[in-house]
Amino acid sequence: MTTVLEIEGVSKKYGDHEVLIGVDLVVQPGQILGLLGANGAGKTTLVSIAAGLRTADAGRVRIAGVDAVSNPREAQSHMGIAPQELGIYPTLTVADNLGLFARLAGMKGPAVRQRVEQVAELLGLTEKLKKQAVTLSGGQKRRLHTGMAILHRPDVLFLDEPTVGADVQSRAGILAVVRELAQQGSAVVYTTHYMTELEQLDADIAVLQRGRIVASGTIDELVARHSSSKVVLKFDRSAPHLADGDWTVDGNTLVSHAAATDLGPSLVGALTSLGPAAADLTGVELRRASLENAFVAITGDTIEAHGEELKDVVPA
Ligand SMILES: Nc1ncnc2c1ncn2[C@@H]1O[C@H](COP(=O)(O)OP(=O)(O)OP(=O)(O)O)[C@@H](O)[C@H]1O
Repeated sequence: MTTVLEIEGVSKKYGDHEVLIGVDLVVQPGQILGLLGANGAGKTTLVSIAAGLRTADAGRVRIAGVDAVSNPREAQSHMGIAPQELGIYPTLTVADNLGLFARLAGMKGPAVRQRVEQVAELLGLTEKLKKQAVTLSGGQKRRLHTGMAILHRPDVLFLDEPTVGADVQSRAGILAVVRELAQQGSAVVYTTHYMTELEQLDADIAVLQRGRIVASGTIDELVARHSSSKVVLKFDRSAPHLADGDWTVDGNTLVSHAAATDLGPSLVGALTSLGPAAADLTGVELRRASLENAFVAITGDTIEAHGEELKDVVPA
């Protein structure tokens, strides 16, 4: 399969702050890539560079085989972007906002109206086509903003936190549009803090941390590598040793790893073995393996490292 977005060795500094350090990413047609990272990890900077809105200090971006640095106009004709900040014209109608972007993308004649109506339908904005954009709710504006990026069915679509402030209906509309576009062959780069959205989109994942991609793969791969299901029992004193099952004692806590489907039986087994000692329990947790837990495990290493660094500077 041909690669439609290639990011190679992209680096970016703001002053002395190295935000991106030699980032490589490839995205194929039809692939949805979820870009995850904590606040300030550099997601927007990376997306903005890939979309030609900011310049990199080093590295290369190719969109549909076109070098985005030496040939930005042609590269941009193959992409659509919905940045984090809303970019709609408040005094124009919804139809005119969409029509303007369709024409900017090179569409002409009756095809413009047809596509405007189609996108409005997809995003549940048909009733609003004749209304000024300023009169829309926050979620409807977010839908319109997304619609403006997808009108020309770009080969590569960048969506930077597209569902922030969107209600359930708006969110579902945006996810449906992303899925439809990917099914038709567009490559989508999707940044979000909502991991359930990435699960719903069955996205592939890249985790950005401290300027580097620190983990990537399918959701199943990341979950299998970095997250496990477990039962955690907390006591108000040292945890007892259990004769049955594979339990690990860690201070006041007992932990047992189990398949996600076995968490319930594992807990029941533990409570039976504990007998009267169950009265000393202060907490019971069933942690299911998930993308969210995998993300915490991947990025949590660094939180500990920060802790160690901090210890060095705290006076004794
Ligand atoms: N124009 C700029 N000038 C200076 N520093 C900037 C600029 N833009 C971003 N930064 C800094 O670069 C880092 C990465 O910012 P960026 O917006 O790319 O992160 P992000 O992962 O998108 O964050 P969020 O999840 O909060 O949207 C942050 O520390 C931010 O403060």
